[in-house]
Amino acid sequence: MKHTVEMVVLSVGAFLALVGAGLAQDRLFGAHMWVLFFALLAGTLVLMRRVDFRPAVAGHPGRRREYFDEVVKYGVVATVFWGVVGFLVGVVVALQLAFPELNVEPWFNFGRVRPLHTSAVIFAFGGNALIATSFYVVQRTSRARLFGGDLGWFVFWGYQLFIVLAASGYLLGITQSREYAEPEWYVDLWLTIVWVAYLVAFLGTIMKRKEPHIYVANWFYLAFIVTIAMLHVVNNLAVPVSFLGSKSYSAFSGVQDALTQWWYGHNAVGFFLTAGFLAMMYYFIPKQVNRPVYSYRLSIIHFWAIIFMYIWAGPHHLHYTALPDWAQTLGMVFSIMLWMPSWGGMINGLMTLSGAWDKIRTDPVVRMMVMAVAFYGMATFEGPMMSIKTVNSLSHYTDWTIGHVHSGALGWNGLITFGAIYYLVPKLWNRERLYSVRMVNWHFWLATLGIVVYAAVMWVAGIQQGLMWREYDDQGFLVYSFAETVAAMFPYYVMRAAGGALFLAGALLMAFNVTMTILGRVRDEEPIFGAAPLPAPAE
Ligand code: HEM
Ligand code: HEM
Ligand SMILES: [Cu+2]
Repeated sequence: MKHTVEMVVLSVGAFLALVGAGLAQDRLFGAHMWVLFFALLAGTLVLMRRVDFRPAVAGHPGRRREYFDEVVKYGVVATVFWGVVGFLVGVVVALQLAFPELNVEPWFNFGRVRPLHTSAVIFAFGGNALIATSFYVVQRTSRARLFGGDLGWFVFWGYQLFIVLAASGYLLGITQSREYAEPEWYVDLWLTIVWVAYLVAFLGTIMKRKEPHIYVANWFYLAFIVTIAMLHVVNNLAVPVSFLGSKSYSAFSGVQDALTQWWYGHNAVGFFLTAGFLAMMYYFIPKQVNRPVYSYRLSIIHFWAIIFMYIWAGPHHLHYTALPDWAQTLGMVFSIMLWMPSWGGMINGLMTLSGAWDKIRTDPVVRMMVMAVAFYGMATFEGPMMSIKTVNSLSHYTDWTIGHVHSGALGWNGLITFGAIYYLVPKLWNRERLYSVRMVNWHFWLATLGIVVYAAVMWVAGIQQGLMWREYDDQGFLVYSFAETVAAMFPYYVMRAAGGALFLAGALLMAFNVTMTILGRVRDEEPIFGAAPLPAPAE
């Protein structure tokens, strides 16, 4: 049998999960072990029936087989799938804030669904996009097959299992209450194993490269993988109450705990949502516009500057807290300095279009990528501004922060990923072109409009909120009760949900377009405006 070892490992795992469920020290751990048991059982059954999910290699056999692309295909499909799920849950939490009746107790209350949203979009959508594109890019730019053979499959499936355990845990009510690191100790341990395998596969490929040079995209991917490993391990240092229970206690306490959390949280932005996605920018923009990177020197300089500065900026999340004042100021100073290397990246991305600016008009995929870089520039201008203590005293705790998050997340991470997906799908499945280019154009406008609505509404909401909280009357009393400031947000929350729905609609269109392309269909359509061939001259 083909998958004997895998089957044995999975079924032993399923058995252990069952034992865990039986001996569980608390109800939640028991429930979670049942989830794990059924997930592993399903995996075993699939293998037993020997349904080979790996699609046959199509096209030019000799050349294509050099690279391990099946796992990249799975990653692309997973990215689209989790993207739609994560955006949908985003719209749900947005509606829950506007209409509290939508909080379905206990499993679907806001407190549980919100981390479901943040993990689904960052780790499931973003993480799958990063793993898939890094596997694709490192093989091409190293001219070597992915290191470790089936290790790539372990990374992919192991990561999906992490996502399922994290998501089901939140809904059950298991959390260690660290933002963006909510899963409990045993899920963290599992992710550590998967992440080390990821590092080995990636680094191994670089080591056996046939290309002497290490392309800059790989620098960014490697910084992302290594730094996330470090952040994840330190931030999650904890002592479990029982090895058969879900609860653990953090190794840190008090303000140290807060600082560790925001050292992690901020650098998750810096290395997951920034470095990793810059790697995507550095490969896919030059590819899509067919131009070399604008300045290789700039890419190296801003790489080291970003790496060095991001790691110190975490305290800007803890302004006016018990954190020592000097540490807050340090965080602020490094944040302001970060503006420059961030814009270095933006300039490098945009200027790669030199000599090909017309492609913004004629190629909606390029337009998407350029808009992504523009939003990156916007979010990395807004961030340093918000890190200034006087600005933060107004913006902190308000929806302004949420607007900042989503102009980065939707605008930068979302659009650059969509661009990479539109580039990859025809290549991976050997199709001449996408099913529909006009739908990409629609996706672009729906997504852009959605982001603009989301961000603009949150600016107005956030500033109003901040101003209402600090409004005193001439007697020195607060003018508004907190409940009044909550009620004032209602129209904004409805509009934000509408913006999110537009963004989601665009993603659904992408899912359809990608599916049809994979199925080998080509839509009979007029070229998009501007790309139309010039009328033939009269003879
Ligand atoms: C349809 C699109 C989306 C909608 C409607 C949406 C909606 C929301 C809502 C309502 C919240 C909670 C805000 C609050 O607690 O006041 C939130 C939080 C968050 N979302 Fe989204 N979201 C969307 C897409 C995304 C994407 C694509 C990402 C990342 C790649 C993302 C990352 C986050 C993060 C990091 C937070 C937590 C922010 C914080 O704690 O400051 N979201 N989102
Ligand atoms: C130079 C770059 C950046 C700087 C200096 C920066 C700075 C900041 C500051 C000052 C806050 C508000 C902290 C608070 O008041 O609580 C913040 C929040 C946040 N930013 Fe940025 N930002 C930058 C870029 C980005 C980008 C590109 C993204 C997304 C892709 C992003 C995602 C976030 C998230 C998720 C939060 C909310 C964290 C939370 O409270 O849960 N940032 N950032
Ligand atoms: Cu930060």
